[in-house]
Amino acid sequence: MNGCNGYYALSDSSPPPMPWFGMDIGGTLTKLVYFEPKDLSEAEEASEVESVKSIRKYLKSSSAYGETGHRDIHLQMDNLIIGKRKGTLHFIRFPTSEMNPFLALAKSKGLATMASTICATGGGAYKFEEDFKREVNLSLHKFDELDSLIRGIEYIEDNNVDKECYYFVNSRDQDNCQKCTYDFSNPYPYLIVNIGSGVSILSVYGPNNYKRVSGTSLGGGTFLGLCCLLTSCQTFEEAIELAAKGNNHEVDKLVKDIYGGDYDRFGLGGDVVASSFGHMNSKEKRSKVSKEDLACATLTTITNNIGSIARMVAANEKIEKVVFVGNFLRVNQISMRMLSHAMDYWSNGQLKAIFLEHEGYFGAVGCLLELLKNQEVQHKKDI
Ligand SMILES: Nc1ncnc2c1ncn2[C@@H]1O[C@H](COP(=O)(O)OP(=O)(O)O)[C@@H](O)[C@H]1O
Ligand SMILES: CC(C)(COP(=O)(O)O)[C@@H](O)C(=O)NCCC(=O)O
Repeated sequence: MNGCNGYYALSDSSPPPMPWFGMDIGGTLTKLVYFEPKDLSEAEEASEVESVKSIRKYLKSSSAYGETGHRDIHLQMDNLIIGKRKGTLHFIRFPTSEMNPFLALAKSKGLATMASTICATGGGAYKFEEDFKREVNLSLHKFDELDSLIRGIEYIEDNNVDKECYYFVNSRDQDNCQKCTYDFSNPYPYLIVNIGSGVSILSVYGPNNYKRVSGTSLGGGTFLGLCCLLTSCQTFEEAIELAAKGNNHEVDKLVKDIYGGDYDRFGLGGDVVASSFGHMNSKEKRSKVSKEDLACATLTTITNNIGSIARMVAANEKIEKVVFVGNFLRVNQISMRMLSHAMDYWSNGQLKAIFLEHEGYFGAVGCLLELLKNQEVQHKKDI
């Protein structure tokens, strides 16, 4: 039942009013998933309020919203059943720093007048709670970001079988590197390495059975922040493009720069980075490096550090499957391939690096599922 102010109690077993959203308000990006029903009956369409129609139309009208909002059309999932309804799941993102303009836009589209319920996760669900109430009269249903992340991963994997999970073979070989489908039908136990602004590492042993084992503040936010400082680049995409053209060997000190070759006794090949940014104490070397080299070294430093922590955690936890997610991996095959190589090389082939197509959206999806949890339960009872 919808209570006063159109507030929907999650304990209700009737479906929540449309539109259905899940939102993950992260340290850098806000991820919004929107479920568009495709099975509306004529009666439902006729009774739909104008503001709901207007929001649907607006969201579908374009793949860019204002200067900074984007819909990732390539990730869209059609013919999905959620909460007993059939429809399309849309994936939208914008910088969290643009939350105020987003709320103003939502208000202009009539969100404040709707009997809508928004489930939200991520730190911003707490930080912006008051703003949502004040600007669009919405009370957020808040969910834990790591619970939502796992719920989202498992739901998307189940509903995008043979398309969601992949790994790389010949990850170091530019010409022969291949992306291959990974069969994740028997997942447990696995490690999740969520590379967002910072990094959280979770061991997952079964449905509803996980623990956060580690984390590091040196994450995607660090890469972007340092890259902006060192190269004056303006965007993540630009930082990745620069890195793709650079060479970290001009910046990092390698084992062969110290040993003249391999350090055989402990299996350290000459090309292994011995000291990240280790050449940059030399004035002469500093004068020769390019923006591209600095971006490449920054990406290599952050990626290898995350890989190294993930490997140690996996060994401690005795887990072999390491699933890397988070928007740091967006348009960033360089890091995915580095992580693949690092997992394989440093574990003598024991560890497998796995990646997921919907890389940064799982928290938002998990959150949307929470909104419809009672429907799912009800649905199962009905069957
Ligand atoms: N368009 C983008 N703008 C800013 N950062 C981006 C973008 N695309 C990818 N990233 C990377 O993704 C990271 C954020 O990842 P995400 O999983 O969304 O984390 P969070 O929940 O902390 O916002 C950024 O720190 C950056 O490294
Ligand atoms: C605090 C966070 C969970 C927030 O998540 P994020 O917005 O970065 O995705 C994450 O940044 C994190 O785990 N940081 C690392 C903290 C640490 O273990 O050192």
